[in-house]
Amino acid sequence: MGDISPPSGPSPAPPPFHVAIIGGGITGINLALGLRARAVPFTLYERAPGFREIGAGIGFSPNAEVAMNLLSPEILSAFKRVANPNGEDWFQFADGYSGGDELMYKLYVGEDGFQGCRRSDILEEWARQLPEEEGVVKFGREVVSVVDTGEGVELGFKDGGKERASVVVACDGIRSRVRAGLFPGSPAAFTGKECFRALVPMEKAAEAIGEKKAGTRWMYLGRDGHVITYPVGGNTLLNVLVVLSTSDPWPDETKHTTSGARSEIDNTFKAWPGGETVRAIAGLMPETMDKWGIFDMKQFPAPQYNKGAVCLAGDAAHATGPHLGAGGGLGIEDALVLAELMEELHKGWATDGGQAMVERALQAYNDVRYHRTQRVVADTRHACLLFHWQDEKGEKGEQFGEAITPMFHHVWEGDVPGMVGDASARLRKGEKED
Ligand SMILES: Cc1cc2nc3c(=O)[nH]c(=O)nc-3n(C[C@H](O)[C@H](O)[C@H](O)COP(=O)(O)OP(=O)(O)OC[C@H]3O[C@@H](n4cnc5c(N)ncnc54)[C@H](O)[C@@H]3O)c2cc1C
Repeated sequence: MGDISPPSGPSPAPPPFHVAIIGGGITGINLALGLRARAVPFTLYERAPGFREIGAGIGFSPNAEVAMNLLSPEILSAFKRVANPNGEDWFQFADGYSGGDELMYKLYVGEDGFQGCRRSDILEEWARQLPEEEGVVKFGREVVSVVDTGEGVELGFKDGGKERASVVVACDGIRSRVRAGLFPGSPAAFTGKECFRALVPMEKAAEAIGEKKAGTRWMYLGRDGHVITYPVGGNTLLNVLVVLSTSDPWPDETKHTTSGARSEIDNTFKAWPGGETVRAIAGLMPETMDKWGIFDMKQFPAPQYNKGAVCLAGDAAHATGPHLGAGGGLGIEDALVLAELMEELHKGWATDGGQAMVERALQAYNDVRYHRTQRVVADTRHACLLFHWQDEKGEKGEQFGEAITPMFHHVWEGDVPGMVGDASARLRKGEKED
């Protein structure tokens, strides 16, 4: 990797079997909890001084809940403790553009499905399950080099330190340094969409758009923009995400946020003839706020998620836009498959071929994850074209429903336990998908 250089000086002796996780976002922390539940030795290295998430909401889809439960029932119960029930078990899509907020389509999310929460709440719940005294999480440790020696992997840190592991899982996010080293031709690229996020006090939201709309999951569609809202924080807050299309290039590809203003949202929504509701929602947002560029890996996908004893997981592997609400859940699925494979490696470490088995395990991981996740990246891009009426089906209720339903269902109905069984069978047989 460009900035990843060979280590110098003596390295500490390798432990028998040890997993290094780089990054403590949703993916890394779920993998850590899954390994802990399986008594697999690991260390999670996070460059920040603590676990942190931005002040915004996130929704987890049914497949993510299945994966959480299989990783460890405690992961799911933590989510359920902070998840906010939707007023209705339907995802409602309205025409926010023409007037009357006419319901264009509604999609059943399953009983108590696709609930949202505050990101900071769920991260705190999960972090509590990794007590500091166990010493398995090391904060302030930024990985700058990853060298696969064939007998393990050596990690180099910004502070000059070195560590060894049998396998490295890079959960270092959309701007993954490890990915840049393994596959330099696969950066995340700007999608021509930008977004604004806010958590609005529920009282104000209900006053502006009515309790019925504020109390459950809605999306308002229209020309070159959409708005998604759902309640979080025990119905005390409305999570608002406004996504706009732009023809301008992103100002700085090395940063995914820049300063933004509500006037940018107003400029789009003032052209919506019946846009009272979206204008009312925008009016609840601060006058200045961060603007996020939406980047993904559709244009330059990683050719695979594994190389030797190193693999990518979560956004590092398959960064996707937010439009199907799937990225975090896919990272949790990755974590589940890896936790199960790592448990098998750990159990058979002394007898089953040691380091050579690591490569087979990561190949099995790649082979069961690649196609599913790449399809979500592509579908997510298409979904936003529908939401912004840049695909003509987007403005026609029935056609919109026919187009969008299979995209969500592909995410929600993935056979998570089947995928785990498949990965395990591949490890045992050493099979490679064609
Ligand atoms: C607007 C928006 C809305 C979204 N809504 C949803 C949703 O509703 N549902 C959903 O499932 N997904 C959603 N997503 C996607 C989801 O947020 C991401 O897929 C998910 O947060 C990625 O988690 P991650 O752990 O893979 O990466 P990250 O959260 O980026 O974590 C990476 C971690 O690695 C650390 N790190 C990076 N480099 C190093 C290094 N060299 N050494 C040590 N540590 C390092 C970072 O500090 C960070 O903590 C949304 C995304 C956006 C942008």
